[in-house]
Amino acid sequence: MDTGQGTGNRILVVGAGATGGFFGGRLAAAGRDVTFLVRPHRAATLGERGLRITGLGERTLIEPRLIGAGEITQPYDVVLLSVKATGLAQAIEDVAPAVGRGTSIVPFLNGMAHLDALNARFGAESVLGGVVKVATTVDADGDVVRLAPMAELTIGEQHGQPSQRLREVCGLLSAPGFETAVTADIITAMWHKWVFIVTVGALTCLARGSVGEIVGVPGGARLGPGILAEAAAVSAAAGHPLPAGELDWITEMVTRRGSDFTSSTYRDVVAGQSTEVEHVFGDLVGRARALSVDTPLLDLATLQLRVHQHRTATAL
Ligand SMILES: NC(=O)C1=CN([C@@H]2O[C@H](COP(=O)(O)OP(=O)(O)OC[C@H]3O[C@@H](n4cnc5c(N)ncnc54)[C@H](OP(=O)(O)O)[C@@H]3O)[C@@H](O)[C@H]2O)C=CC1
Ligand SMILES: CC(C)(CO)C(=O)C(=O)O
Repeated sequence: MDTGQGTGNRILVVGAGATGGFFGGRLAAAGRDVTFLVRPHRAATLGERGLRITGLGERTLIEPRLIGAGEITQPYDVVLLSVKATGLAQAIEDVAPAVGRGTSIVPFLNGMAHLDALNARFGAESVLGGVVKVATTVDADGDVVRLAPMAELTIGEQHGQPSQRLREVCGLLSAPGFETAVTADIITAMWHKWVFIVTVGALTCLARGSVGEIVGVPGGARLGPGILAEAAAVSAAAGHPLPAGELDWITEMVTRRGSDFTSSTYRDVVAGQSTEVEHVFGDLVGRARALSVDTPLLDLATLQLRVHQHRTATAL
């Protein structure tokens, strides 16, 4: 595998939504051999409008190469798995024909449990760990919209050892418009991203507002650090303590006065959409129980999101 285009460099992006559309679009724009595995209604939108990345002054248009489940005839070299946790089981079945002996799967999902599902289905040697730091969404027209400038992809071997294929995958996944990095401890990186996501998700969902709205009322500034302490305690008990600098950074994010920062979970709740409650919140509080860590605030947030999930499911 080298980093040019052609045989040995075929990338399949599963899902062309907020993250897959962004990173896959960037890679396609850089001339990489990118195909998007999409379902019929997304294929129709992309076929009509193309893949557009907007926001922060950007107007990128790509003519994406699309494929449907059932049309995959040979393995790809790298599979970027960018579905939400609620679509994971189906996506695993749909993408299976694309996974051969030399395929590396890079999951974009928040949380941890997807690694177990992917390892069980494809073997741990096929699955890299992945952390994406980006803030993107899909608007009513189907365009990928950037909400904040950060754009980073970090990958690593689950076993933590350096490898030639990790370097090659990193090269293949490097393109202008985002940073790509490798780490020797992707499991810890995934845990720490998880702590951040549940903290901002629980804060904004429990208090129903942006960070600035929450810290602007009496008592509001204590909630974020309280939630962070619980999530960080679970991560530490699982063997992944957060360094002081990372705790300080998250604390600053959840206590910044005037901040309009929210979370994708809160935006989904407000829009009446389903969330990744079990994968992102339920799994963490389940692990907290198993590790004998008390998480009353996270339990409450999880309960609230479960009620929302039940309501959206029964409203269908
Ligand atoms: N958005 C963000 O800023 C960030 C998201 N993440 C995480 O990344 C993961 C993906 O999130 P995000 O990209 O936002 O989600 P989106 O819902 O925007 O995109 C997921 C896409 O996957 C598609 N999909 C689902 N199942 C299949 C399937 N079987 N075959 C083909 N396509 C499928 C969906 O298509 P369809 O339209 O057909 O349903 C949808 O377009 C989540 O775990 C999220 O938590 C992490 C960091 C930042
Ligand atoms: C906070 C953010 C935008 C960062 O990745 C995110 O992924 C989320 O809110 O779920």
